[in-house]
Amino acid sequence: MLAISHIEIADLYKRYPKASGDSLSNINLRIDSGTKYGLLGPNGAGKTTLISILCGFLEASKGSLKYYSTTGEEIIGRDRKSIIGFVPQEYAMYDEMTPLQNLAYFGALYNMKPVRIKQRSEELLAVLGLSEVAHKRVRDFSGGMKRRVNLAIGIIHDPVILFLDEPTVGVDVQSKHAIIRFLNELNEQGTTIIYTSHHMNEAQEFCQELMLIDHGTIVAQGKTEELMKDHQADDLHSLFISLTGEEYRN
Ligand SMILES: Nc1ncnc2c1ncn2[C@@H]1O[C@H](COP(=O)(O)OP(=O)(O)OP(=O)(O)O)[C@@H](O)[C@H]1O
Repeated sequence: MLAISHIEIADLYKRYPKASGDSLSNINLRIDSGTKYGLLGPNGAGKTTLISILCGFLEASKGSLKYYSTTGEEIIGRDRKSIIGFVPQEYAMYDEMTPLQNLAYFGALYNMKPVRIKQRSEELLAVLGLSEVAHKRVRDFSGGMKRRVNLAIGIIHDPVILFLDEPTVGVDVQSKHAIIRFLNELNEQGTTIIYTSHHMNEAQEFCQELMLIDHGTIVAQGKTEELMKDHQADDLHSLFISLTGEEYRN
């Protein structure tokens, strides 16, 4: 398995086809391996766009994205793909299949051996509290259960870097707690975690570092504690409001 040192974005811009303006502009960012990193901002700020570029699902219009190994080489192509896991905001699973069948399907897409898929699926379903429903159709699951299946699918191949777009949206306190605890455990085992969230309490507790974006540009970035101190904010919620304002975003 490749050991990564950091991810670097330089002078990055994104304009969607036919759009009149940039959805991201002048983004510079470095994320060191092992970090729990938050991409935060109001609706429409550009979080999903940025996370999609970081994962390689979306091309930037300008600028660079580079992954570096601990030996200083750039990680590209298939090597890069194999170390990345992505948990999207939408449920990315087959409703008519069970969690085990979904995991078998997505594991096969990563060329995992069936024996390994089975072992890993059982481990993940157990730790995410889904063993009892492993053979039930996902269609009938609650939002919290679907979120946990979504998470298991995103990490079936044991990625070194995990991207999550709002992993705790629309779930109850128990599922939220289980997801965050699990992400913390993954991070303690060495996984770099990059996530977006609208939950400021959760992000304050979870993220060691963060970037706050608004209207596609960086408003603040750095270590969570230091940012709050520098801006004399009691918590992340106050920092967020003081830097992004109170007006509604559509
Ligand atoms: N496929 C697309 N085509 C054109 N414009 C897009 C597309 N996807 C996003 N945008 C625009 O880019 C900007 C950033 O959107 P993005 O979804 O990245 O924001 P976000 O911070 O993830 O928002 P939210 O918190 O609501 O999920 C918005 O103005 C949005 O309308």
